[in-house]
Amino acid sequence: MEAGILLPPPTSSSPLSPPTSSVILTQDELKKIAAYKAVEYVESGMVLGLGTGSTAKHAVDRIGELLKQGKLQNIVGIPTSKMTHEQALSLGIPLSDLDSHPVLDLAIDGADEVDPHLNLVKGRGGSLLREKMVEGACKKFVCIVDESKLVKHLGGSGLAMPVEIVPFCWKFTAKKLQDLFEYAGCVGKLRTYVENGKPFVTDNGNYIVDLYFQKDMGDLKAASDAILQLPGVVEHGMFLDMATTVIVAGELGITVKNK
Ligand SMILES: O=C(CO)[C@H](O)[C@H](O)COP(=O)(O)O
Repeated sequence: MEAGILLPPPTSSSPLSPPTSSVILTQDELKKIAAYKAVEYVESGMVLGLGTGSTAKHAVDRIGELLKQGKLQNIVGIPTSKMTHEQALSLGIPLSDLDSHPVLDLAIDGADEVDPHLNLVKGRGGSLLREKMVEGACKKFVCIVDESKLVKHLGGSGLAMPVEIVPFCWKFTAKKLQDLFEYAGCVGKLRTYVENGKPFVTDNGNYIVDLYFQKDMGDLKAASDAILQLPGVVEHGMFLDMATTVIVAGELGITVKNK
């Protein structure tokens, strides 16, 4: 089900006030519009999954703001990364974890790719494991993106599909991953820090191999199963059938896609 809503651009006074002239919105403004729309789904008393990344950051900021204004009360946040944990703490959002709250009402998070069936690629920010754990425990998962994230099929952006692996013999695991998708022209690269070329280390102490596809990987469930069967793999960034709603902000408006 899909609903199109006319999109007013954000201003400093109101993120959703009407346009005064034709304005080209930046990608970050679109992310903020999607994030603010998603926060409309939040109700007092909810246990919330707090996503990671530049889009989710806007949502967490907004939740903090509404709490401060007293417009939301008794929220408990479960962060999906150390970075979001820090952000939420600084905003005074009460925090907990999956051990204490194994069932969440709602999660709001960004994505790197969204396909027409609302399957996602996530984890270019490196937090895919915690995101998958938290969002998998939610009754509703609202994904927020700008329109640049829409793809015909996962991997179709030509950008990274991340896989979290253990550091032990990472080259062995990276080669196995690449070989799995030889038919799709897959190249696997260890993610490194730009500053020093050292391996990027996740919040869980693991490495990430980014897979780049030249062709459609085909059956996503089969691809997911094959990746997860490899020893050394912890989790991958395909979120299949997990998002219940995707909010897409584009130049022409907000589109809300529901499962
Ligand atoms: O999965 C993620 C982090 O692991 C992010 O949600 C994803 O990378 C999108 O990021 P951004 O909102 O900055 O574009």
